[in-house]
Amino acid sequence: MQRLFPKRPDLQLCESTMSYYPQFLGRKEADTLYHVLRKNVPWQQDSIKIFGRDYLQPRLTALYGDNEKSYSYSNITMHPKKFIPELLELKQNIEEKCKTKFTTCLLNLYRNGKDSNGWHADNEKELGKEPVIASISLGAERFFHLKHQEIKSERYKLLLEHGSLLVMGGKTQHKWLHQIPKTSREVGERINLTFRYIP
Ligand SMILES: O=C(O)CCC(=O)C(=O)O
Ligand SMILES: [Fe+2]
Repeated sequence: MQRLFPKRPDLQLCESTMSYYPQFLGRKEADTLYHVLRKNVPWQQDSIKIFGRDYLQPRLTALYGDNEKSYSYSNITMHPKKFIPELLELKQNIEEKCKTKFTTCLLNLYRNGKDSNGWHADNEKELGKEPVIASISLGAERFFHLKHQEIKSERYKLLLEHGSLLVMGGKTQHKWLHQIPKTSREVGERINLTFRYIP
């Protein structure tokens, strides 16, 4: 798997529009946000059904939104909580950067290297065609893997740093899969926020 070394925001993958901003948030801002979210978000661990059996998700999650629309994936339906001021401010900041609106934020808490997020695309119907998804990383650095759904040689990994912003758009969710794999390295907690538009 080839490592992406993003010198410019645009990652230049085929059939994908993706940009990476390593220091989107300043160090202090990122530290503060991490601690606020770690402490104040009602983190929950849901079960997912795989081939008819229930498994606990290997991470904790939460959902915030500015509408009442629920969000479903992997047989889980999540109901959004009202945005807290810190998340609203971040949302506005990212909307300016991406020049697009978001309604919803899905949060993930990876407690250690055993927590993960398996291969998937964020292609649920309610996200629409060619969705823009903006992803903020806080805390421990973890690798983000990408693979093209048809072209087997197209596989990459990107280290997601504390305070970074990754923006996925264009055909990314239709042509590629992504994951946060488990790691045997000693890693601390990581929080990820993905902003989405659900009309
Ligand atoms: O934790 C990450 O960086 C990715 C999260 C993700 O892909 C998702 O929640 O859909
Ligand atoms: Fe995803």
